[in-house]
Amino acid sequence: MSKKAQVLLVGCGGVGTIAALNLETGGHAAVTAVLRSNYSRVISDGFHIKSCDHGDIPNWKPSQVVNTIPTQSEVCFDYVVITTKNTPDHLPTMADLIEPTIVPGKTVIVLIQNGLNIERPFLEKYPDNICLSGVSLIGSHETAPAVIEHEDPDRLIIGAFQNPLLQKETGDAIAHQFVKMYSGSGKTDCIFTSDVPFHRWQKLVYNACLNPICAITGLDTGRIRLAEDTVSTLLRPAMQEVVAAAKAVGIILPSGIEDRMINIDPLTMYLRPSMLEDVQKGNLVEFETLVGEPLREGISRGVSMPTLTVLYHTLKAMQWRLKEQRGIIDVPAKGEYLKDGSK
Ligand SMILES: NC(=O)C1=CN([C@@H]2O[C@H](COP(=O)(O)OP(=O)(O)OC[C@H]3O[C@@H](n4cnc5c(N)ncnc54)[C@H](OP(=O)(O)O)[C@@H]3O)[C@@H](O)[C@H]2O)C=CC1
Ligand SMILES: CC(C)(CO)C(=O)C(=O)O
Repeated sequence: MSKKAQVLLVGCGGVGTIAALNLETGGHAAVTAVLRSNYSRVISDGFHIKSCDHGDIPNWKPSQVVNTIPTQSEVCFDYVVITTKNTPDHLPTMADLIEPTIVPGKTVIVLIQNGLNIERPFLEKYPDNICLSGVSLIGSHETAPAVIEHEDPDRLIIGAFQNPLLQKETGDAIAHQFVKMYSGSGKTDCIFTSDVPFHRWQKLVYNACLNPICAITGLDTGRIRLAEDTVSTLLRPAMQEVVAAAKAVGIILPSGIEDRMINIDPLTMYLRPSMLEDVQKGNLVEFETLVGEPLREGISRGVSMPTLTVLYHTLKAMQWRLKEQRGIIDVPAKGEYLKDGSK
């Protein structure tokens, strides 16, 4: 890796900014970051990063900061790294947005996002491109525009999503290159996996259950553990349903995984999952990829998933509320006649 790889990174929030920092400080990559709401703040003052891995860094900027996706005739990127929230129920999709920059059969697409089946829209649209999976175990949030508070160390598991048109070895080799590039700074723990589905399902035991329960109740993970019988009546049953769905798909998760995930962070860290942050910021939530997809996988194979079903439909209603708040959907005014003539 002599010449720096050109990386386009879309979504500089909690996860994306630390990913950009790791890639830049590693010395093997030059990052062009596509920003949206924090663009003008970053252009003037840079990011203020408070990181448990990197320390306190005021005024930090990646190599380039832009506010639109560049076209492939402007710059030819080796990698497009996506670290946005994943909300396929809100168009346009990210697979459509990155089209101007993708060179068929060349650009490597890297999804550092939670959830299941997230690669499908990319493999459908770019069948000849390698798509990498990044399962991130970080705790990092944008607490004010361009202020990143990173309190739980960055651990990233990289592998290639299975692409039926490409050899597994080709994807694995590119995944190894990405691990080397991401780990260059020595300040992060980034490892390769040849078993992407296992790691995605294992992380879902946490994300499909704790993220929605915290988002719906407004409680952090420590308070969920303190609150009466919430773990035994809600959290553990939901986790058991995810483990059963994984088994139906052919993935055997380690026994005791539910307890490991419940206790994965110290209780008094009072960790706030990303979905809780989103609801409190009025952002849309990732309910389809975190809850909807594992639910559909399980239900279609005959697994009984009553807890996850209720969580899913509650989140769906919350998403509708969030869309109304953001002006994404129109709601008839009070007393207004509806199209069918009723009020
Ligand atoms: N935060 C965490 O600790 C963890 C998060 N994850 C996962 O990582 C992924 C990223 O999460 P997180 O970092 O928390 O997300 P954030 O909400 O902190 O950041 C997402 C960023 O993407 C930007 N964005 C969204 N759409 C676009 C677009 N079209 N163009 C440019 N920028 C865009 C947002 O901008 P804007 O401000 O304009 O909306 C925001 O800056 C998610 O899948 C999450 O589940 C995984 C592990 C831990
Ligand atoms: C589990 C956790 C908290 C960090 O890895 C996460 O994935 C999230 O906040 O969505």
